[in-house]
Amino acid sequence: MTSDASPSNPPLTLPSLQRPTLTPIHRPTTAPSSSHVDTLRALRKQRRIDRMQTPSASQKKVVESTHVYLTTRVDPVMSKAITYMLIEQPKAENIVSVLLKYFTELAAGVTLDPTSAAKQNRKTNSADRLYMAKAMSPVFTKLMNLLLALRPANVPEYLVGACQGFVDNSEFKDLGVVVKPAVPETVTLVPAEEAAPATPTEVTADASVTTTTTSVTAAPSPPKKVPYPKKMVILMLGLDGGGKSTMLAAVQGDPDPKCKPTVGFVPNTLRLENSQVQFYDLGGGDNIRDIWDCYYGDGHAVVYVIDAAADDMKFGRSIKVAKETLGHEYISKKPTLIFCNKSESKAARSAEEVAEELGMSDDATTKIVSSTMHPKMTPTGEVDGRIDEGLEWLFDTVAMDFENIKERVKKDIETQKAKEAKEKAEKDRRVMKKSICKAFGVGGEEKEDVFSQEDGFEFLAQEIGFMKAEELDEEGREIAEMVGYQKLALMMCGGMKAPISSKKKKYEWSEIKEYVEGIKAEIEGL
Ligand SMILES: Nc1nc2c(ncn2[C@@H]2O[C@H](COP(=O)(O)OP(=O)(O)OP(=O)(O)O)[C@@H](O)[C@H]2O)c(=O)[nH]1
Ligand SMILES: [Mg+2]
Repeated sequence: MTSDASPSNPPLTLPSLQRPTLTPIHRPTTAPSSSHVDTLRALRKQRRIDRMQTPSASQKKVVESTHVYLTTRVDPVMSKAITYMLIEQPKAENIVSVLLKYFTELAAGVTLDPTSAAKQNRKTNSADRLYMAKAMSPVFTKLMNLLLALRPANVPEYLVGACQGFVDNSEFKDLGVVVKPAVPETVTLVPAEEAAPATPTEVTADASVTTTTTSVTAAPSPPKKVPYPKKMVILMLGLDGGGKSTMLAAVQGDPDPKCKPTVGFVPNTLRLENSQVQFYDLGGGDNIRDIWDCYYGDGHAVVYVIDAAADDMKFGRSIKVAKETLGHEYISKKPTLIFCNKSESKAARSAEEVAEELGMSDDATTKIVSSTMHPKMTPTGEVDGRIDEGLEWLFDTVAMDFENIKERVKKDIETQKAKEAKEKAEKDRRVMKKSICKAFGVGGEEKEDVFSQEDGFEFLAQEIGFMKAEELDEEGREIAEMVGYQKLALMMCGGMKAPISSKKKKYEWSEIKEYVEGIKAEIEGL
C-alpha cells in the first residue's frame, strides 16, 4: 500500500469548509481490513507490556506522585476502614450506610473501633474473602477510583460526601450474597508499614502476619477507558519528508511503505472499534503549506512530525514552522502529539532536544516522543511501538475531553468561516474597485476591457440570464453605466444579482447600486 491516490480510486466527499483552488488529491478512506485492526490491537497489547517494563520519565513521575498520595493519604484511611468493615461485616444492604457513619466519625477526628471485639483475633477465611469480593470490593473499588481521579486533600471528608452520594442515589443496593463467617477466628493482617500501596486491582486480605493493626489494602481497578468518540479528526502536520504518510501507511499494516511527497490534502480513515479516526494528511512542501490553515479548525487533535535527523538548516526551519503552527489560534491547546522522527539515525536529535528547541514539554495536552516511522528501519522490522503508544495517548486525551474539544472545533469552524467570508468580501471589493478604476482610467489604472454602452447592456443582460439587452431593466442599465461598462465589474454585478450557487445571497439592484456607489465615493476620494 502506498499513500498516494490512484486514478481508479473514487473521490471522497470533502469536509464542508471552503477550500482553496488547489485541487486536493482524493483518496478513498482506507478502512483497514480486520487484520489491520488486529495488528493494531496486538501492537497495543505488546506496547502496554513494553511500557510497563520501560516507563518514560513522565510516566515515572505520575506513578511516583500516585504512590505518594496513596501511601500518605489514602492507605492510612482506607486500610483501617477495610479492617473495620471486615470485622464488622454488616449486611450487604447496610455497607454504604455503615461506611458513611465510619467516615463521618473519622472526619470529625474519631476512629471507630469494631464493636465485635471477639472477632478481631482470628484468621481470615474463605467466608471473609467472599464477603470482601462480593460485598465490599464494589464499594471500595469505586471509592478508590474516585480518590485516584480527584485526589482530594482531605480524604475522610471527601469519603463522607461520596458515601452520602451513594446513599442518596441508592447505589450498591444489590451487592452480592454474603456468607457470614461461621466461627470467629484470629484475624491475621499485614502491619500498615508493610502493606503495599493501595494499587492492586482487588481488595485483598493478607493472611501472612498476625496483628490487630490495619493491613488490608483497598485496590482500585484501573480506571475504565473512556469510550472513543464516533469520529475524530486528526491533523497530520510537519514539513515535507518528515514521515507523516509513512506513519499512516505503517500503522495500517503496510510493512514497507514507499510514499511519494503528498500534494495537497489526503484524507485517510482508520477504523477502530466503534470509532472512526480521520487523519488529514497534509503535504508539508513549501508550495503546499499555504493550505494548512484551511483545515486547522476541523481538527480535534494534531500529530506533528519533525524530521529529527534533518540537517541544521532544515531542522531550524522545521522548528520555526512547528512553533508557528502549534501556536495558531485554531491549534493551540488542542491535544498534540509531536513525533521526533527518524530516531534510528545517528544524526537524530533526542525528544528532549526537540522539546527544548520548541520551548515545549509534555503536559496534559502535549506529548513529545521519538519515533521511527518506517517499519523497515526499526530494530524488529515492525511498527515502532512508540507510534502506537503515542496515538493511543492522543485518542485517549481527545476522548477524555471530547465534549469541550467538540465545542471548540465547532467554534473554530464558525470563526474560520466568518473570517474567510470577510476576507472574500474584502477581496471582491478590491477587485470591483480596480475594475471601476479600469473603466474610467483612474486610480493609476489604464482603461481596459470596456464595452460600448450597447454591448455592456447586452453583456450584463446575459450575465443575469437574459438573451437580449432589451430585457435588462432600467436599474440594471443604470448600474452598467455606473461601472463604466467594464467587463469584470459587469460580471461581478451580474453575479450578485443572479448568483450561480443557490447558497449565495441574491442581491437586489438597489443593494448593488449602494455597493457600487460606496466604492465610487472611495475612488473619488483618492
Ligand atoms: N530513515 C528514516 N526514513 C524515514 C522514516 N520515516 C519515513 N522515512 C522516509 O522519509 C521519506 C519521507 O516520508 P513521507 O512519509 O513521504 O514524509 P511526509 O511527511 O509525508 O512528507 P510530505 O508528504 O512531503 O509532507 C520517505 O522516503 C520515507 O521512507 C524513518 O523513521 N526513518
Ligand atoms: Mg506525505
